[in-house]
Amino acid sequence: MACIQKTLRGLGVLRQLPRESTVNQTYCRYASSYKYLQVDLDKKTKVAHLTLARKPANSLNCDMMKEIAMATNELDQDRDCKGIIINSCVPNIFSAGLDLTELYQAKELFFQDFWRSLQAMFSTIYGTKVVTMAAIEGHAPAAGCIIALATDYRVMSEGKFNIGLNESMLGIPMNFWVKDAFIATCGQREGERALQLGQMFIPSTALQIGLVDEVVPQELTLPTVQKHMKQWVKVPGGARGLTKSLIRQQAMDNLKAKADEDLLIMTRHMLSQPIQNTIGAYLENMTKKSKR
Ligand SMILES: CC/C=C\C/C=C\C/C=C\C/C=C/C(=O)SCCNC(=O)CCNC(=O)[C@H](O)C(C)(C)COP(=O)(O)OP(=O)(O)OC[C@H]1O[C@@H](n2cnc3c(N)ncnc32)[C@H](O)[C@@H]1OP(=O)(O)O
Repeated sequence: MACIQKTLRGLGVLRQLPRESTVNQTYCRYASSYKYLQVDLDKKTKVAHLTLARKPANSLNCDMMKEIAMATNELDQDRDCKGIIINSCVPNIFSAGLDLTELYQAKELFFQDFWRSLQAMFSTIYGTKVVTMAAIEGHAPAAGCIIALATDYRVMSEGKFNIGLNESMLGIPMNFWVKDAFIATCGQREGERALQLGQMFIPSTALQIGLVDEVVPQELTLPTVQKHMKQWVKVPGGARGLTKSLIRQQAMDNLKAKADEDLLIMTRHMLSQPIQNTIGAYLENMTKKSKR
């Protein structure tokens, strides 16, 4: 939609996006366009599957976030698309969040591109008028949770999985638009508690606090999302889309207006030595853990 493109351009990202909408795209075009995603649009049901496909953990590097924003934007403009289901092809992991290897010892210019790509990924999913749903078949920490929060409906698998925003446990303060999205979904009280504590939730607790809408056995996760999607796309798109915009526009406007400020603050925090040390130690632990 023009509104998303305006916001993205305002954010100074996705300059490579075409200005004009590209209609009549085919299955093939989507399927072959991306390195870290599989995108399949079923023109009959008008539902697309955007599958995160960056093994081993779908950690979000800068290019992958750009791809997610681009694919969502393309689908948003495609008259044959009414709904997008985001899922993962990595067993038991929806997304491990931001790629910490790219954040560690990042140069300032690179970090700026990285952060703008995160802002763009979020605002493109959050701002699309198309119905969006997440099939969370495994862990969804931090930015993995942020992707899910940007959608309209979330179904998570039962199991020993975690979802939540653990940033404060990493020694990093929350930023405003992630906080706003969490509070819009779970409410002020849960936000105050969960975000200060950097809490991660098992699926049943995530359901209790409203972070996800449904918890089902893993093999039923995608079919359940597909069932809901079928219902949602039956609602007249114009009215539903405008209603969604009405609800989300304020948050979109805030992000657009304060994107540069967010970038400045996050650059200062993230590239500071204490936070770099924390990320370094965290990475070392992960490497040790996976060698065990
Ligand atoms: C940094 C915070 C920034 C800002 C905060 C401010 C504002 C908020 C805005 C954005 C916030 C977003 C922040 C983030 O997303 S930070 C990343 C947070 N992610 C995590 O803490 C999760 C880390 N990973 C895990 O806990 C586990 O990997 C997981 C539970 C997902 C899966 O466990 P499993 O045992 O199945 O696999 P592993 O052996 O642990 O991992 C496989 C493989 O993948 C590598 N890996 C995992 N996560 C990451 C990652 N986030 N970045 C890079 N690489 C990752 C892991 O090292 C293994 O690699 P290998 O040894 O090569 O097999």
